[in-house]
Amino acid sequence: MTKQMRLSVEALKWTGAKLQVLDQRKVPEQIVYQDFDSAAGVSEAIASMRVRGAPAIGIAAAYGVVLSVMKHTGEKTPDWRARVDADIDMLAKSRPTAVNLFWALNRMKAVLDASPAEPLAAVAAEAELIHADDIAANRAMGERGADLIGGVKGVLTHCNAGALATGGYGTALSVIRSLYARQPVKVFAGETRPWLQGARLTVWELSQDGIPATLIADSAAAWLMRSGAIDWVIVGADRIAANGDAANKIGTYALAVLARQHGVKFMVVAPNSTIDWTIADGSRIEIEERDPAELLPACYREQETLVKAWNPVFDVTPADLISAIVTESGVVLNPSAESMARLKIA
Ligand SMILES: CSC[C@H]1O[C@H](OP(=O)(O)O)[C@H](O)[C@@H]1O
Repeated sequence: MTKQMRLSVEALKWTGAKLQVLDQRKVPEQIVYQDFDSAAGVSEAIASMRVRGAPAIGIAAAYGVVLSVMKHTGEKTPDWRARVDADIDMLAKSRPTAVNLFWALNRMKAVLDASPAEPLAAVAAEAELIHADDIAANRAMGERGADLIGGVKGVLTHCNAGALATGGYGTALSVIRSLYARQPVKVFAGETRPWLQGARLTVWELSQDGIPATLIADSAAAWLMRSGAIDWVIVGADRIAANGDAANKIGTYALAVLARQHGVKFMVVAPNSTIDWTIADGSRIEIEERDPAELLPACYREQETLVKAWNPVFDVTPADLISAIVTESGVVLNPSAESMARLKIA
């Protein structure tokens, strides 16, 4: 029987009138929640990566729509729906890769299109449902993933696909939580340059649950695999195409190539809301490029220099390098368009 672990820190808290966002740019040195009471504020919180992680971005955007409806219906403007739609368009522009953002906004639009008598109550209920469903999905994925790989000796994860990237429990980290509750397992986490989600968020988040983790430099992954210390790489995803190609944090594709070379298996853990059935393969996934200043050392930022930086923050791992895709409704081994289609039916 696995014990359900409760994370002491959550990425998002909804008060009924405001969205409290843990500023993940400051974790772990500071645990600071900022209150947001407007769609514009939530959009900025997503764009600036105060809140990050595909499911968490979708949940935050859903609450951003609630704040928009609260404002515009509260002002009793006849064109409140047009103003809310403008806020939805703004939220949709906050980050391009995580499909959960668009999936959540479409669900909120569908509620409004149903012309509920009480639009604010209806969107608030939908946002809270999206949030609660995400946590339930993560718990289910954790158990499914742990069932699949029980008995492993070591795993490596990348970036942060934990409670801090979701409504709670995490995706990849939910599998690690469920696994650790059943058996000893050595957990390694890559630092994940340049934003350091692994070094700042994952190892800290796991330590809050009493789960030891060993941090490695991103460049040490191949040598770790060669040592034989790990059996699986376990990662999250931001957008999965219909054939199983998966977009995730930059560096994931390299880990998949290295894993294949070393006979290490590769697991992607993501809720159904991360699957984009409208695209046949990963070639259509927009890869966000962020400010080169996030990568460049200060000395190159503060003066004219020939030194530039290229800062794509996601890459796409082809399905044929993925051993298993774990969702709340099922596990797809050796993903392909045909095997993924079973998830659509489920
Ligand atoms: C559970 S999805 C987490 C996913 O999001 C991260 O990207 P970012 O920190 O830039 O939002 C990374 O790709 C994680 O795997």
